[in-house]
Amino acid sequence: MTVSSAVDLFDRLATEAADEWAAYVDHTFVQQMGRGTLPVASFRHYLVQDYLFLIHFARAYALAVYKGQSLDDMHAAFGGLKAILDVEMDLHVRLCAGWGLSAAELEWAPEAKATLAYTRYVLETGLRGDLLDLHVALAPCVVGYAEIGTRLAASPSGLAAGNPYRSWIAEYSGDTYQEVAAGARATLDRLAARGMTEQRFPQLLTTFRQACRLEADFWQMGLTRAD
Ligand SMILES: Cc1ncc(CO)c(N)n1
Repeated sequence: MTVSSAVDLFDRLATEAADEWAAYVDHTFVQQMGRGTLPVASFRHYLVQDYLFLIHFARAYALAVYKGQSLDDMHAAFGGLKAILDVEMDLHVRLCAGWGLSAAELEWAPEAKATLAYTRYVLETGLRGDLLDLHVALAPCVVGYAEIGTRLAASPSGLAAGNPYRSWIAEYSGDTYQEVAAGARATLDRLAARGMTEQRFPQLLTTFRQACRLEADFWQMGLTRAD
């Protein structure tokens, strides 16, 4: 039996992993960014690690280009790769420049364990599995940040002039990033519609859950400035 496309795959995964999803998108770090109360040292620690994270996520999208089974697959993955290298990393460079950190210093910063764990988990899942396994591992990242951006932008202090994190919130709630997230959802549906069997769902759910847990750990690493 192949999976019905009536419910999109992302929604099905996020519904089944509701606890892990909530712990990720509603983490204390996120709440404090929305209120503007997050200590700057925590944000800065997070942002440097996120730069390293994005370097490895770019590699994971490159792996998705390589694993493409059609030009459509390759274009979709290439869009994700370009969004990271050309758009998202620019935000990090700009924000960090405000604290006197150069792009070269970011690139060579020591990698925290939470960064290692998450990025290598995604890469390993993609190397071991097929394109659907890889896109499921990647999905919480982009779709989650789009949801976080939207929520925080709608919150009372999210985009307020006095919130030090408003440019971060503006970036992830903005049209460009929202389109990348919509693309990630569409990619999952396209791959699932290609004949994904129901038997695969538990394994995909495990991957999705794991990625959500690693996202929550990533926020926690920023909050506690863990290395
Ligand atoms: C840890 C993490 N997850 C998701 C995103 C969104 O791209 C990001 N920049 N960093």
